[in-house]
Amino acid sequence: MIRFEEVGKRYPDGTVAVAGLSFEVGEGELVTLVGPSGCGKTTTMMMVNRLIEPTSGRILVDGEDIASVDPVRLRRRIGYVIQQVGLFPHRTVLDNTATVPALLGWKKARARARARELLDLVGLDPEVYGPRYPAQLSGGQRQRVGVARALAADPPVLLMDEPFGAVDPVVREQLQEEFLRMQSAVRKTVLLVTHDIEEAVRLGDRIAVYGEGRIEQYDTPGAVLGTPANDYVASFVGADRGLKRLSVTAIEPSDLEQPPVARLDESAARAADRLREEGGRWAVVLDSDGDLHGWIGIDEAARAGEGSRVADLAHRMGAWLPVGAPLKQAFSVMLQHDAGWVAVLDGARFLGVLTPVKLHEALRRSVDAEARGVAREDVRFDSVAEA
Ligand SMILES: Nc1ncnc2c1ncn2[C@@H]1O[C@H](COP(=O)(O)OP(=O)(O)OP(=O)(O)O)[C@@H](O)[C@H]1O
Repeated sequence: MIRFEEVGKRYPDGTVAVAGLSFEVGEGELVTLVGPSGCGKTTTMMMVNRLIEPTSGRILVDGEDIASVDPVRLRRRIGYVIQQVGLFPHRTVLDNTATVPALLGWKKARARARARELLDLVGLDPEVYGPRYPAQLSGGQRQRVGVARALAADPPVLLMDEPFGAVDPVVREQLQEEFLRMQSAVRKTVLLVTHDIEEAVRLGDRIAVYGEGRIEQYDTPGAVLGTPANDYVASFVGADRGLKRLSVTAIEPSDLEQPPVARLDESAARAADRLREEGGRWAVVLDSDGDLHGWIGIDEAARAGEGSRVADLAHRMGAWLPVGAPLKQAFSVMLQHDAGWVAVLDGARFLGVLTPVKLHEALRRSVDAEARGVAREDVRFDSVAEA
């Protein structure tokens, strides 16, 4: 969708902001550009909507060399969100949001209806916030309006320059979450600039890690954290990259162990005999549909009278996770409940349990080492001694 071919930018004073950039952003993909101040991220992004012209190479959007596209026409296809949101102070939030459709000549009623829809999408009630002026909003709300305005004309491409930079960390996290939810619905092709590695790995399908004026690594968050391409990337992503990787690695069914299982309608004593033979001390209790009900201790089941059923003794499960949840959440649940395992469900259906050993294996899987031709034993993990 967006393709950089050997793109370079030298400013008139001789500063080389970027050189030899070649990478591609797929349709519907969210790519974060991350790196220290002055490394060329903003220059890269502003070349896409031709606010800055490259001095070498070319950029294609949807297969078309943008050098030959009228900049105004190009920008209609590209939403742009910046940190200093740049809302018009004397216009209402609704009119600010409707700016681009109005410029495109939409009828007023249609533009406003669209603006209302977009405000709703970014979590602002249009009845409440639409009539307000930008000064009557919090920083986080202004950022949301900035995103709504950029999306109003439904452009396939979105450029975002530190869009959540001007708000405090709590609001920032909230905006990131909302944005991810929205992106999973609208699936824009997004280039997002940030200097914050946490934000980059949290939001990006892929990350471009910038050194000075060039990309040092372009890969998925898991791969950048798991197999940094060089020492520069390793130090940029930080010594705690192992921990960060917990946040970007999802639980997969193949990560799970199958524990002993008891059925709700079984006799407790009979279940205890069977489970003892399997060598367990506890079992997961499922109903007849295979849905999770809870758990049962085997000694407790053995002590129960003849007439007792598993259903009479089963404990409710304190916590479980949906498959696809990040490993970090699993780890957090294990710590919080002082548990050696956590149940994983697909909807209500029980899939298995994640244990610390399996969690560790899943982290190794996440670096996808074999696919990259890296021997598993060569994947560097941050050890306690290194940290
Ligand atoms: N108009 C200009 N003339 C000369 N040099 C410029 C100009 N604009 C940017 N630069 C230089 O180009 C380099 C890249 O700047 P750019 O704004 O792309 O970096 P960045 O990674 O976005 O930085 P930041 O995170 O601080 O915004 C910097 O050294 C900057 O000083």
